[in-house]
Amino acid sequence: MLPAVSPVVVAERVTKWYGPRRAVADVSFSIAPGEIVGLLGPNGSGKSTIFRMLTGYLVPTSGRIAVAGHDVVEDSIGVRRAISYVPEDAPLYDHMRVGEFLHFMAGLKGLHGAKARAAVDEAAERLDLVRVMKLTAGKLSRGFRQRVSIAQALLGNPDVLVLDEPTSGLDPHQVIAVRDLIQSLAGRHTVLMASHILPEIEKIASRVMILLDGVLLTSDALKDAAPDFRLRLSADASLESIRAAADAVAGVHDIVAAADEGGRFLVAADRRPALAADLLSALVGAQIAVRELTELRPDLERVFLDLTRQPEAAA
Ligand SMILES: Nc1ncnc2c1ncn2[C@@H]1O[C@H](COP(=O)(O)OP(=O)(O)OP(=O)(O)O)[C@@H](O)[C@H]1O
Repeated sequence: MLPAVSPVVVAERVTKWYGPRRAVADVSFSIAPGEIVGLLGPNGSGKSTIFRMLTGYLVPTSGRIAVAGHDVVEDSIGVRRAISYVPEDAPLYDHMRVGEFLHFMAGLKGLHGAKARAAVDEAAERLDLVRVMKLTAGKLSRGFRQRVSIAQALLGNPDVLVLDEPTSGLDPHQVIAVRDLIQSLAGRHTVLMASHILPEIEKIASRVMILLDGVLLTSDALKDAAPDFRLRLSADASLESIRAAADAVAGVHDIVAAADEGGRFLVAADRRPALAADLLSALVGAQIAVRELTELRPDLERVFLDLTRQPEAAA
């Protein structure tokens, strides 16, 4: 489905051949501003190739890609201003101090003097790097290297950030920190991130695309998993009174009592951003004490396995 607002990334029927090897086959998708989109696929499925084409480092064999309205082939300078790439291994100059490195990268992005200082200070603040600015990059932990790599990508305030396996090689604490960080970027930036780890991408992305052997099997696996939006509701009230209160909320399809225990219900509804808030205010308006109202994540694993087991049926 195409997003309602003007997309910031558009790929139309993109194919890439490396000599006789086809790495990406007829891939089309679009991404709306502020989305966090996950690109999930096993090793060798073509994720990095798509990223290199989006960022203007590789030219598609056929098809068209535009980022923030700039065509990747005709206006690669415009594209490079609008998009930043954080490769998997967070390459840094190990002998450089973090502050020095960020200033160096700001210069490469055309930022100088006061503008460069302001951009570096803001990125250091946002990525919590102020206390390591004087350390050389070689002394940093894997988690801090990843932060520095994301900080350099934020210099110049790009519309789109592309992150290749951003949590690979991190310990569990660092994974959580980087995950929170990526979620905090949503809204101000559009994020496209690759992973071959399903539970990881599921926790971060608001939309998941699945790639296998260069073929895009779905551009919204979460929606395929559950056409409806499902919420879990805990409240001190009867099913009848909850149904009566929710009657006035547009998009609520059904409410059933959960089998396990009293006071817990499942709500099926349209996937509408304000739905939970509307439902909550209707319940509160009806004097119903709500203990919990949370979105249930659909079973992405099942969709992934179905699609990747039968690519010819789904492609
Ligand atoms: N420069 C290249 N020359 C020839 N073949 C390549 C080149 N780069 C990638 N490939 C091949 O293209 C296919 C897609 O590779 P790509 O690196 O895009 O996949 P990926 O999903 O990013 O994998 P990974 O998760 O391992 O990084 C693979 O079969 C790979 O071997």
